[in-house]
Amino acid sequence: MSDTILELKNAAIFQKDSLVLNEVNLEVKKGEFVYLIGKTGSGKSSFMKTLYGDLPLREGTGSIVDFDLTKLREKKIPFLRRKLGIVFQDFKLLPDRNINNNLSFVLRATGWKDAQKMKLKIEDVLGKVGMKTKGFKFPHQLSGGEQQRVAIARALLNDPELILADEPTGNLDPQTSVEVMKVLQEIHKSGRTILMATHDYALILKYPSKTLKCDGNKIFEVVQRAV
Ligand SMILES: Nc1ncnc2c1ncn2[C@@H]1O[C@H](COP(=O)(O)OP(=O)(O)OP(=O)(O)O)[C@@H](O)[C@H]1O
Repeated sequence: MSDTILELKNAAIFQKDSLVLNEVNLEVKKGEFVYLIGKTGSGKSSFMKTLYGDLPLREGTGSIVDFDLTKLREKKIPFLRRKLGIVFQDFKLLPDRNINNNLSFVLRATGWKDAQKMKLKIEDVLGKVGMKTKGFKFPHQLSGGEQQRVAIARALLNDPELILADEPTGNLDPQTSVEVMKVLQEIHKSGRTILMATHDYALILKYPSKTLKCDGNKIFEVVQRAV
């Protein structure tokens, strides 16, 4: 089995008729932690959206967790998303139910039926993000950092092959950002592959890793200088 999780060749990404990124060639291998950086409007979110099937790939080729992005039909998108863990800047927890029920909602929606297995899985993922005792709380009873940890737990529910995190620390203060980043680092150390879009250069310096940059309609790898 190939250890390539994501590969794009000569891909172009559009928002409506405007070209956002062109000649995108990149590969992410199993077990890597990759940052995606770039100024506001440079195309990070458009790139992420293409990867989880929210924007069609109209030019070039692309494969992600064994799905062909050029042939991705609407009805296949839920199956792609089950193999991805997606984390957003604004957490996207359901406000009308507690954390346990936020997580069981996702499990049921993705085909889980056995109540005991669901309970164990929820305990497992909440444990991984240090939130095991908070399952009874509602989202509004948690801090931003805690909500993001729950969102990361939710992303882990179906053992994703790749975690896509789009500015996961964008709404958090610097100290909370480091705490959330530590959780992502732990998850990475346990063998997961992570692609994280970020503006937060302080985090990149603290946790250096392979870095791709969006600039001038291109994506290229940048070499980090030691500080
Ligand atoms: N829904 C949309 N319709 C049309 N154009 C869009 C849409 N979303 C984004 N764009 C345009 O696509 C370009 C890239 O935007 P994108 O959101 O991907 O950038 P970004 O790097 O993620 O920015 P930020 O860091 O602010 O989130 C911008 O010029 C933006 O105006």
